[in-house]
Amino acid sequence: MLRLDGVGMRYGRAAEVLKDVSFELAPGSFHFLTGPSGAGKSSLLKLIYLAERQSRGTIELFGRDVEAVHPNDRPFLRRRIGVVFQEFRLLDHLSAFDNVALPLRIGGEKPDEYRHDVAELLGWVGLKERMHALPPTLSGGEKQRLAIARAVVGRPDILLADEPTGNVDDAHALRILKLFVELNRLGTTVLIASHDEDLVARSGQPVLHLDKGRLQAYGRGARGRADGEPAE
Ligand SMILES: Nc1ncnc2c1ncn2[C@@H]1O[C@H](COP(=O)(O)OP(=O)(O)OP(=O)(O)O)[C@@H](O)[C@H]1O
Repeated sequence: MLRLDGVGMRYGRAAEVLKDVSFELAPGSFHFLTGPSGAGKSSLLKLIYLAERQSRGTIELFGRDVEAVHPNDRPFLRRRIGVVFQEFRLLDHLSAFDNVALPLRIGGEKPDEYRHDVAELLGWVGLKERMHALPPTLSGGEKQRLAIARAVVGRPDILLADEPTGNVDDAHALRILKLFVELNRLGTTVLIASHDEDLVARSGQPVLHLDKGRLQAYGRGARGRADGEPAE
C-alpha cells in the first residue's frame, strides 16, 4: 500500500526536516503518527499525499514509485487518498452538504445516488442540523468534523488525517475515532497524526513516533513509549 525507504525531505535549501525515514503500511492497517511539535508529522503526510517531494530515498504508493509517476497521473493517485488537513481547506461558497458531496460528484455520482450517504455521514459527525450552512458560519470544531466527513465519504484506499481531533471535545473525538475504525474495517488504510495522547492510548492502535525528523520506533498505543520493533 505504502512503503518509504531511506526518505529524506527538506524545504528549499534548509536542513532536512525528515531523515532516513523507512516504514511500510500494509493494506488495511491503522497507525497513529505521534511526536513533538516540529518533528515532521505534517511534512510526512504531505509527502505521502504527493503535495511535496522527497529529497532522497524511495516512496512507493499503491505499488508505484512516486518519482516515476507522470505529473498527469498524480491526481489519479491523489483521488485514492482522503486527507483531513490541519487547516481544513473547505470551500466557503458551498454548503456543508455540498462540501461533503463534492468528491462523489467529481467521481461522477448523481445526487440521487449520494444524497442518503452524505446526509447519514453528516449525522454521524453531528452536523445534520448544519448541513445547509456555509463553512464560514461554522465553529472550528464543526469545520473540523465537516473536513473529516469530506475526507471519508469516498471510502478512500488511504486516509491521512493531520490532528483531526485538535478542535473538538472528548465526546466528538471518540466518535471521530469510531468513524475511522469503521472506515478501516471496510478496508481503508489509516494514518493519523495526533498529539492527543489519550485518544492514541485509548485506541490501542500501533504508533509511528517521529522525533526531529527521525522515525524512532513502532509502538502500540502507550504514551511516549516505543515498545515495539525499531524501524528498519
Ligand atoms: N512550508 C514550509 N517551509 C519551510 N519549513 C517548513 C514548512 N513547513 C514546515 N516546515 C518546518 O519543517 C519542520 C517540521 O514541521 P512539521 O509541520 O512537519 O512538524 P509537525 O510534527 O507536523 O509539527 P506540529 O505538531 O506542530 O504540527 C519544522 O521545523 C517546520 O518549521
